[in-house]
Amino acid sequence: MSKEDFGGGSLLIAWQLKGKNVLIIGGGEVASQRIASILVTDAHITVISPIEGLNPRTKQLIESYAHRITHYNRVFFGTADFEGMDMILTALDDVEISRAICQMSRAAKIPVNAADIPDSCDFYFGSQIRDGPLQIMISTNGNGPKMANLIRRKVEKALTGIEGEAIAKVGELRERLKVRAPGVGGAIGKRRMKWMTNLCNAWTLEDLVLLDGETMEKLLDEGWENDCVPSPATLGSRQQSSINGIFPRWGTAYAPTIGLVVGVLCATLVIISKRR
Ligand SMILES: C[C@@]1(CC(=O)O)c2cc3[nH]c(cc4nc(cc5[nH]c(cc(n2)[C@H]1CCC(=O)O)[C@@](C)(CC(=O)O)[C@@H]5CCC(=O)O)C(CC(=O)O)=C4CCC(=O)O)c(CCC(=O)O)c3CC(=O)O
Ligand SMILES: NC(=O)C1=CN([C@@H]2O[C@H](COP(=O)(O)OP(=O)(O)OC[C@H]3O[C@@H](n4cnc5c(N)ncnc54)[C@H](O)[C@@H]3O)[C@@H](O)[C@H]2O)C=CC1
Repeated sequence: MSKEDFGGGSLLIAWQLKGKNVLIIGGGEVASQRIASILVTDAHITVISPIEGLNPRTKQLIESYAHRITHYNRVFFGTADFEGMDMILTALDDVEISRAICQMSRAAKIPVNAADIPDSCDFYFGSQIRDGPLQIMISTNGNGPKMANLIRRKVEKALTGIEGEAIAKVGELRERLKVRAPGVGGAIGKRRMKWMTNLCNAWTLEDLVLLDGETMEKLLDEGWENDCVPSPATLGSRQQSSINGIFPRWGTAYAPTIGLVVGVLCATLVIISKRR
């Protein structure tokens, strides 16, 4: 990044909303997308909208997640509705009410997003790719939402589909490592970070996906304790790096199918040669 690149952007962060309260004012199509995005975070959702204004997906989400979504069948009353809220989203077909809500939210110091007024938003939503713990957001910073949607499709095609699973395994391994070598910061923190970095550099996604609890402990015994990163092949039967070497991207997914096809071909050749 050159010096001239600073400025004109927005902060991309993974906002932790678990246990927080999010108010959504409006219950139409955009609100249904907001509800889905917020449900992922384990926040509690309050939706304010007259029932006749709810679109079918919003209705279905409110019914299916009744324990996590409180719906008030009425219009927005005013700042009394902000009580206890940590975030406010408007998805209204009335820009004047939306603008007024933004002003009230700002006065109450609660972050606000208005679907119809980019200039009044404290933050924007983006096009999302989710695969377990992997979260990718594409943002055009308000310039072209449809372009964000199109670029998301391109990025989706570039992924193998096993990144999320591999990251989840790395997460589990990091937890086990912290149990074995506890402590925050200092020399232990440095050593943990170096070891994890070396492991992630050396192992493929396919290698990581194959890790189970037992192999993780073995990896820590042989790797962490001896300050080295063993190759997957040395760690036991589930780590079949030879398959991954031949089919690095689809080894785990297609290896059984490829084995079956090769087997059937061989059997056919044997039958044909016997008939002759
Ligand atoms: C500023 C922002 C505020 C915010 O919503 O946070 C905003 C604002 C507005 N969007 C409008 C229109 C459309 N929005 C979409 C779609 C999405 N919009 C999303 C985000 C954002 N939209 C934020 C900026 C994000 C960024 O810049 O990257 C996405 C990425 C995420 C999401 O909404 O969750 C989601 C795609 C998700 C996906 O597919 O993955 C489509 C396409 C479609 O529906 O298929 C259209 C029609 C085509 C078009 O206009 O491009 C209008 C009306 C404009 C008008 O009246 O002319 C406004 C208001 C305005 O711009 O004035
Ligand atoms: N940011 C984005 O990605 C997009 C934004 N938009 C904009 O978002 C806005 C909402 O779009 P849609 O959801 O499609 O509209 P919609 O017409 O489907 O929904 C509007 C909702 O607002 C509710 N409502 C109206 N007045 C209310 C009040 N005083 N209190 C509580 N609820 C009230 C209605 O009951 C209804 O549920 C529009 O202004 C549109 O231009 C549209 C597409 C994408």
